[in-house]
Amino acid sequence: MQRGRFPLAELPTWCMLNNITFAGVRVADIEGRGLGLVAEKHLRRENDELPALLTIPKELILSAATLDGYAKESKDFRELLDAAGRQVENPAPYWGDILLFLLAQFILSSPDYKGGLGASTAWTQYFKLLPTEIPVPTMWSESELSLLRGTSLEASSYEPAVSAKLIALEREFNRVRDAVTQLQRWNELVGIGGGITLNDWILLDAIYRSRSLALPNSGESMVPCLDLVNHSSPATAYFEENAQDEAVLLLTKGANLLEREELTIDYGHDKSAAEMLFSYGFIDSTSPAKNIVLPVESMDDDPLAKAKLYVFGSAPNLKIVDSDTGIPRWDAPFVHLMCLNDEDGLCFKVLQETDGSQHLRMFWQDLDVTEEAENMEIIIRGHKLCRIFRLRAITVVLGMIQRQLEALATVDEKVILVESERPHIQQAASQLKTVEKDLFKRIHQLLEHEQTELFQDESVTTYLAAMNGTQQDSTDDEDFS
Ligand SMILES: C[S@@+](CC[C@H](N)C(=O)[O-])C[C@H]1O[C@@H](n2cnc3c(N)ncnc32)[C@H](O)[C@@H]1O
Repeated sequence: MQRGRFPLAELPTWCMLNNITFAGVRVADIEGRGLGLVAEKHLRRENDELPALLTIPKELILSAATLDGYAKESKDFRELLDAAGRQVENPAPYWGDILLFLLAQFILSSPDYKGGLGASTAWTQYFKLLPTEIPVPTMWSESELSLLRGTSLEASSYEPAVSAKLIALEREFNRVRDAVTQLQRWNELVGIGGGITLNDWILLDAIYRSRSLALPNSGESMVPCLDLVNHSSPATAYFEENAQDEAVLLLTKGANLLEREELTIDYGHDKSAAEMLFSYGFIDSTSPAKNIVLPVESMDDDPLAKAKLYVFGSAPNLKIVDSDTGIPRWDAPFVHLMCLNDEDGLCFKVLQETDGSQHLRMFWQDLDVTEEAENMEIIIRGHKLCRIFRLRAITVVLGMIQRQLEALATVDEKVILVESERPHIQQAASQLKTVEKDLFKRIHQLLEHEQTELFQDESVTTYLAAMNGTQQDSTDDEDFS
């Protein structure tokens, strides 16, 4: 289906009709960033008295609450929502519903649409202004995605974040398509002009992911015109909701902008490079936040793996966080649990309650630690083998980092093969690799150092000697390599 077009020159009239006010700022093309907001005159804020630069009425804010309002007003949209919506729980309960709302705007604003649905909303026109290309990885080509190999976004030996997202989007799209077949009118509409495709659905997801922001009262929302403000950290402006529940853009205290200078907000200075790339399609090279999150896989040969995962309760991961001192730290609660076995004193029992219900409980040295699965690192500290446990955990993490570094090195050699790809995508992927490789290398060095020290520890050498003694004829030695 063809996208409708909304020339930028018509935006001021649309804003006037919808009570959106601009004060001292205007929308402009910004080199390399699409549209953005610039100062129309010298703007400076030294005290609290500057009026809002941009004010958007609350009824235009696309949030969970206003979505319900649209569903009440429009019988057609309610029908679509009842059949295909309100089922997606991740990452927000109404994420899928918002995509359905955007899908309805896509259809209503398309030149292929010849009427038949009720009145359009203010969003129908605004939707046509939204970009058709968003540089987030879910919209990259296969060969562009290969540039991410070895990074936390496309970790080769684990479930890759981008592929997992694409699989979820395809599943969701198929579910929506099936649900819509029951609705004669919508079914016809999603089929007009070549129909709505999976790529359209991926675009709608990218639009919302890259343009939604967290408002203090309305929560995760998309706000017309406020979603035109680009990012920098530190930023020159910030947003909030005023006493009338309008969304407003305000100049940051101390900000001093010359005419035509761009206004920016901070999309989240604590977001990692991978998160920025995943959500917005670029990496802020000045951002101080440097951290990496990798999924942790249990050991294939661990008979207790399932029970450990069940009691742990959430998806296990390894988080590496940089610090101002340049010495990164790591945190992987599940790794400490996965390195304990029954011969160390870990066991699982199914307890039956008086009402007949059964619960899996985890015991460490006969103590019920089911609720402490996240804190095993602390719980095992006093144990006489705690250094052995630490050595096992470090060896697991070192192995993970080693694999990432190897994958990153292979990718480096392959980069030449995809020179034909879009330069800004290549640059973003290369930025991610540089940030992550540097952090991986530094944490690897620290862990190797700690591993060497542990190997020299008396309790460790005694333990290993005893192990080797008892298992001399076995090939089953504890492997710390
Ligand atoms: C909320 S929108 C901002 C408006 C957008 N530029 C437009 O044309 O509609 C977020 C998108 O703007 C772009 N963007 C924002 N800040 C940027 C920056 N500092 N560097 C590069 N691109 C940026 C990215 O494409 C991002 O996905």
